[in-house]
Amino acid sequence: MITEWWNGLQRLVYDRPLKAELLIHGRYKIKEVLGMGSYGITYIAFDIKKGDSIVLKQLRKTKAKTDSGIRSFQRETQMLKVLEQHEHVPNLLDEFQNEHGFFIVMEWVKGDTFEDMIFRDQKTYSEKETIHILLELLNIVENFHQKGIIHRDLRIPNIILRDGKLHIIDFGLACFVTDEEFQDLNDHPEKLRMRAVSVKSDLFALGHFALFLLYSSYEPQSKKERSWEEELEISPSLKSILRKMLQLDEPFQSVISVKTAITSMHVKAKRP
Ligand SMILES: Nc1ncnc2c1ncn2[C@@H]1O[C@H](COP(=O)(O)OP(=O)(O)OP(=O)(O)O)[C@@H](O)[C@H]1O
Repeated sequence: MITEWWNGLQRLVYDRPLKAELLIHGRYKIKEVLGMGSYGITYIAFDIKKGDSIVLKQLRKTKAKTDSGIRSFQRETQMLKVLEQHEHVPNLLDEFQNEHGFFIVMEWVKGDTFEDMIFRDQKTYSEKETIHILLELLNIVENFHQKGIIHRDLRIPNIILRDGKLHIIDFGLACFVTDEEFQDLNDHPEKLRMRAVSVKSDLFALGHFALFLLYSSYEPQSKKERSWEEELEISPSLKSILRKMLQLDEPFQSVISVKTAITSMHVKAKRP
């Protein structure tokens, strides 16, 4: 309890965001705070050398003192380097360290996250639209997996739509499928499903992502809470695919097997 209080106080004192208009590294002028995550503070800044707006991510000072904090930042940088020039991932533009700590500079994907679209804009998605988006995401994630990368944080705030094209951000928890040290078998089973160093974690997360989309058009008929399978009016074949993605039934072992299941579902739907 005292430790929590002390950590909270430390964050308040040391993790205050940098002020707007401050020039960092001789070229990045802070414009506004985009978000304050568990490890970093993210800003929109203006690169006066290139004349372009960029995203600047600063490792929280309290996290810069911890191995896990530094590792998360290094991991994000490393993954962005491996995925350099990927059309669905922001480009890493710079990395540096100064009196304010560790920074990475990346392309600003100026679009809307699915969290914005569902909760702020109240956008709704049908089953057909959900499947279409899911398939596009599966193609992107399949490419990460081919490079040996597991994202481990494919949530609605980390998927951005810009000019009709999907982008995936936040590689702070990503790791290589061979990185056994990231596997904490003592984690709670629920956390393990999302964070295990396995392609199944990304499929689990995408299953959840699909549920968010499907729930956007759900209107409760009664106050009684039921399971998603009872509440959502979706086809039995999509239900069965989601059950496998969510590891409620024998899980899919690869993106390709999910894609095959979805494609055969379309074929079935087309038959009279
Ligand atoms: N390259 C980017 N382009 C556009 N927006 C971005 C980019 N990177 C991050 N953001 C946005 O900045 C905000 C902060 O993101 P960030 O990933 O740093 O932390 P978080 O998601 O708030 O927290 P956590 O790291 O704990 O998940 C989010 O709203 C995210 O959508």
